[in-house]
Amino acid sequence: MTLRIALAQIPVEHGKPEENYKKVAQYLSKAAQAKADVVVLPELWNTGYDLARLEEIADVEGQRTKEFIQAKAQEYKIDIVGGSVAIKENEQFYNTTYIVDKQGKLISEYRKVHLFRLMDEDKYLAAGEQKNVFELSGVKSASFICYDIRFPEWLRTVAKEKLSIIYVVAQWPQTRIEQWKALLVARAIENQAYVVAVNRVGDNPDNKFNGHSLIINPLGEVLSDSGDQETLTVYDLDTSEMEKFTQQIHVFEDRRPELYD
Ligand SMILES: O=C(O)CCC(=O)C(=O)O
Repeated sequence: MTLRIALAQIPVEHGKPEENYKKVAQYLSKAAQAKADVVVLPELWNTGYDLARLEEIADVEGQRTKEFIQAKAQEYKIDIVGGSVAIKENEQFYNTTYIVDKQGKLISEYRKVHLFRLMDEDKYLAAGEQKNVFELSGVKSASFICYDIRFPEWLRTVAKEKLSIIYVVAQWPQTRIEQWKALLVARAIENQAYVVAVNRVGDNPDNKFNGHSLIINPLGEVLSDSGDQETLTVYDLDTSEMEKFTQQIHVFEDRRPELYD
């Protein structure tokens, strides 16, 4: 089947949720005009990395974000992989993804499992402990957040459920963009799944971000690279070829878990 995927490669205004909700609303509307089945947003798009002000600007229990994307999904009949937002829950802050289907139903959520010390996430955020496997437009998928992709063991743990698409949402700095590409290509090949990865553009007080949102097939071929500017990329992904990729090399069957830690 063919899935029309829209990748919202947008800038995020540091510590300014109002502006960011407006920007995301514009891009959801653009994705709907392009008749996308699914739209993917970047990481921490409500607050950016203004983590020291989370008490003031985090979304309490994700209420605002959930209501906002559920209403848009229903209005536009579009699935939303909601990037991630900073939320406050039980006196803690989390970097959280919400997945909403075309009926506006919240079908799953995910809290970033690996906190990134270089950006002080360990000081301000609590880590998640659950995987996020879901079906969108009939395609079995999972999602991860940014630094998570440096942990192949985590993606493998989830990918053992035989995924077709691995979604990744990120704020990955320009200085390490080659690592972003290499890690995503490797995760696609080793897990025999498509990777759909959205990174932001623009800058914040500490980093520059140059996008390069990617769609990669299970052979590790880059099908789409969004370049380094703000853009909505729309790509028709034909997932019917999955079996062609998985029938030759049986990595899941050939694992020797008894030898691994
Ligand atoms: O691992 C990296 O180099 C970047 C990770 C990152 O920026 C994040 O997790 O927010």
